Amino acid sequence: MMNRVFVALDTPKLATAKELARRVRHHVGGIKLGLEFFLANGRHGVHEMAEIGLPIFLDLKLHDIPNTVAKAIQALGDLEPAILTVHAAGGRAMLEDAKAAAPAGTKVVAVTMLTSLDAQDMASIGLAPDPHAQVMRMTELAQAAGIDGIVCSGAEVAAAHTLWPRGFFVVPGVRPANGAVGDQKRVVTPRTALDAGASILVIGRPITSAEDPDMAAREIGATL
Ligand SMILES: O=c1ccn([C@@H]2O[C@H](COP(=O)(O)O)[C@@H](O)[C@H]2O)c(=O)[nH]1
Repeated sequence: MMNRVFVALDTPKLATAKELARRVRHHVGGIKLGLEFFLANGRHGVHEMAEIGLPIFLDLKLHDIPNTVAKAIQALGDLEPAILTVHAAGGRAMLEDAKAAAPAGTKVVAVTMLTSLDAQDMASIGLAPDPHAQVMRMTELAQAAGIDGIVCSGAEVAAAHTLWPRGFFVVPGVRPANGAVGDQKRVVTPRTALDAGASILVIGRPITSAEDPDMAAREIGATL
């Protein structure tokens, strides 16, 4: 079976990202590049990382009016990432236009509720303090808009999968048992997330901040 771990290379330094990717490349299934990397290295950096030969997940979490998001996706041009993120809260028209603008081979997935937020955070931004209900609402919206899937925590993925059996489910906020949680609030172990229906797992610091990233990736892989 394919390796379903995408390593999040959250660094602005191209050389560091390349070095980390080379070290873990045989123990992960893909590379996730986020805003930090993209703003520092742009399209050139993505091309350089693609040379490593693993699928690229471009986690830009686009969130704007439909026209702007569609144009931004068109501007990515030949990068053709395997996966691209937008925010579900941009609304149905934005999601539809994002999918229409994306290359045919790119999965467009919508962030439902950041894994760094809990019920209290939701209340503080004027939402009902119920992450599960909000993720279900956003899952229905994403499905109705015709995109490929969603990003949610491992705590919601089983219910989201039931709602959308053919959806593609990206799960960050994944930590090995007893791993440092950091700024993540809705966290599960890699095994739990996969058993609950995750299509891929996004794992950053548990691998990239380890003394031996290669060993950390192998140890995580051994639990799956
Ligand atoms: O809800 C979300 C959406 C995206 N992310 C991203 O995943 C990684 C997680 O990194 P860790 O170091 O394993 O915490 C990071 O790039 C986030 O931008 C997320 O965590 N939650």
